[in-house]
Amino acid sequence: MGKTLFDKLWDRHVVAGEPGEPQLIYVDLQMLHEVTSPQAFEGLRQNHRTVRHPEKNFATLDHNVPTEDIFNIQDAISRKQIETLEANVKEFGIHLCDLGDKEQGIVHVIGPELGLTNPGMVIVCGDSHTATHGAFGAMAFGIGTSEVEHVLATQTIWQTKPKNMGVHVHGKLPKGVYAKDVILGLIAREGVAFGNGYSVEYYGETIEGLTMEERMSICNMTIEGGAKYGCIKPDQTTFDYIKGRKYAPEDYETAVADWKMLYTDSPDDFDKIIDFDVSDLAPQVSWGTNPGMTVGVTTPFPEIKDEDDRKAYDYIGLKPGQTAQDIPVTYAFFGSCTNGRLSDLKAAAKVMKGHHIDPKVTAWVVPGSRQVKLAAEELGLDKIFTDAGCEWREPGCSACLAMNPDKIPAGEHCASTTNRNFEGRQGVGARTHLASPAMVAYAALNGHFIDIRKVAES
Ligand SMILES: CC(C)[C@H](C(=O)O)[C@@H](O)C(=O)O
Ligand code: SF4
Repeated sequence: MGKTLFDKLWDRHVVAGEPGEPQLIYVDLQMLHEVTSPQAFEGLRQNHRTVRHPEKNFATLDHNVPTEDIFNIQDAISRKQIETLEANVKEFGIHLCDLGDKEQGIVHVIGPELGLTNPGMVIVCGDSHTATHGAFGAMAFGIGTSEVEHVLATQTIWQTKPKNMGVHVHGKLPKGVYAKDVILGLIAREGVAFGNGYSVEYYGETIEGLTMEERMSICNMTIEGGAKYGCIKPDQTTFDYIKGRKYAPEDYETAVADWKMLYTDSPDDFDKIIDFDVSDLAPQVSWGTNPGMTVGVTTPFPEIKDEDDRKAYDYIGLKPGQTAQDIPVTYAFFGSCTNGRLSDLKAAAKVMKGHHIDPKVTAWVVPGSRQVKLAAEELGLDKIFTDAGCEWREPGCSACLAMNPDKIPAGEHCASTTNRNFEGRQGVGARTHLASPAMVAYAALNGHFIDIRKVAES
């Protein structure tokens, strides 16, 4: 019996404990943000403990950051969380990408962007979308605040090893269909719990042909399918992405030689395999209140099967039999750790160029990090967006979860490049429809979703 990529990552990091029981795992990098760290630092103080390896912890501000004027934090709770992290990192000697810093941004955007995220690492963060970093062949997972404290104090964490699942993704992506549609389509078909108890590895020709940013979008949403670990085998695309980044390993060649050992020996080593052919996949749009409530853009919304469906339809104000083209879109949101990277903004800008959004639509473009923002401005994307009638904002999580002032009003339908469409996620009563950046861009122009396979160039 060989080993999967995940087995190899696990075995490299076990410090103590027996197989089959919780084992103590060494953590190479902990990322921190202002929402899930305050009690962890407070716990350290109360127990008179220090941070074991401050240099293996890296903090940023993202969830609460205002995107119009980032220094003008109106909300008292937001301000408290931000100031608390600023004080904590000072006290414990941890690096922080502070408001306005050129490296500040969403935690899962800046890790890869700065070269902190490398293959072979164990990366944790008090945030459920940490599997994003698994796109590099890392074991990356979200943890709770008490675990954040444990990692700060010991640089280790207790974990029970999950089973291994392989998701074999093959076929050529049709025109107008993107990585976001792959993960939405997979969750729509398999449900929001298919990954419970598993670590998921995405593999196959489709995955191999994706850029790192596309791979990140897929791993990012693994948690929406019930698994907290998602990963992809590192390859030349991965190595090229990391090269030259600020925190990339100094001895890059030695690192690459080691990273090349990180692969699944044989698909037979997975406990379970899911086959996903994308050659007929349609652009996806969520109609309901969890990411599994998603259909192809021309597919009628499903009949009501249970109480969950009934509640979802009540909340979202739509009916079975309608399609995404019937959704009256009045807000569009471009951003988040799923689709707030440069390639995502490029895809949206390509659609917007020379056009104007529907007069009923308010559109916010929120880059995932300041580096993304600056790179986009260098390409003139900001101008394309503002000429099209969108608002160009400061980097942060923003309307992905509406902890800052960017909230969608009750009853309004928002076409969104984010990852969660839960009740109230983008504001009390707000109705979220998840889709790819190109789909959201066309929805903003038209005031409803359209079948972009008919108009997209690639
Ligand atoms: C605030 C944070 C704990 C949360 C998460 O864990 O994912 C947030 O990032 C989200 O996307 O809902
Ligand atoms: S962008 Fe959204 S999903 Fe990502 S960390 Fe922020 S709130 Fe969570």
